[in-house]
Amino acid sequence: MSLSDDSRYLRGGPVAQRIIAAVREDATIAKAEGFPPKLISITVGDTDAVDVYVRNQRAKAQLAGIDFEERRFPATITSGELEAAIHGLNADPRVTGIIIQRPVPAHIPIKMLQAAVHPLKDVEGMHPASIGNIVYNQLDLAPCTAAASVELLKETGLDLKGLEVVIVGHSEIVGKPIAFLLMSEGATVTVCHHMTRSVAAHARRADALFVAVGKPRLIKADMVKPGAAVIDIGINSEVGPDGTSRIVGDVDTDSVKEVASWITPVPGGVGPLTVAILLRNTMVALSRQRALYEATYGTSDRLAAE
Ligand SMILES: Nc1nc2c(c(=O)[nH]1)N[C@@H](CN(C=O)c1ccc(C(=O)N[C@@H](CCC(=O)O)C(=O)O)cc1)CN2
Repeated sequence: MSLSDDSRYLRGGPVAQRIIAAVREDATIAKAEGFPPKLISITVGDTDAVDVYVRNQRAKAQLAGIDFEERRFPATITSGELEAAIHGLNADPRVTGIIIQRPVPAHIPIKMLQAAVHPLKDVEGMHPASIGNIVYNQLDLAPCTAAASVELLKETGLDLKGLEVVIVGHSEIVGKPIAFLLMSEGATVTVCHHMTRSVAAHARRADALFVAVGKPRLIKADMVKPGAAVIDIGINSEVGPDGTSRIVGDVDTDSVKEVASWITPVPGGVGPLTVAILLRNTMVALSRQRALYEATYGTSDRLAAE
């Protein structure tokens, strides 16, 4: 059976297409009113998975009518130089949003970089003040990968209230925000990490299992409850026996799909939706900036004002 025929597969593409179409409509109106959306990507050093992510961001931004610009910095850059570059982008009225691609080199404190992005341009919701909003159930601008993962779970139609959810991986950009997003929906959430005694014992209890640890095929069929929804957030580059490289997730999809009722493929699952949500977040950031403009100048139509 092909991937598109098998209803067990939760594919991100169709949901992403719907979001991108809506973003395109908003972007067209915003441009006509003098507020063309523009997203800046900051990459530090070289990472293959980040290159894939940025390539898709550029392609989908173009489809959505959002101007996209990549700023690449060498791995040897200092955190002070990066902070200065971010402050320059904060001050540029043509820039709507800034995304800092992860990972960054070990000598750069990522929290300091995220804090340098002005909260109004923080399209990932990763400024310490923005991420705090999730705790208060303000969810309109959540970290993209986390929001994409939760949206795919919602595609199953499962009632999230009281659902037993297990998240394997507690990163600040994926695992932790997923936990808060799902708690706000009424799910019962367990988060496993590198000190968890038996990940398998927790995973086997889950109605919905999220995995984001960066370990190819970590989750096998015997770690999954029959009928569960499995959301695979891993993006791992693997070289096959024929020498070509391909992307695989953190879940052993071939075996797990025989047990689970739903599973996200990799590629084609969370990834495409992550990109679409980044573009949607860019429009959320733009509308907040326009609200400030309106409060200051008495109109939200910049072209009419000039
Ligand atoms: N600032 C951030 N950095 C990173 C995030 C994030 O949410 N914010 N998450 C990951 C991103 N990532 C892996 O490194 C990643 C995300 C999405 C995709 C993607 O578009 N995948 C598609 C297409 C695959 C392909 O073209 O072959 C898919 O899965 O179908 C790739 C990578 C880490 N960094």
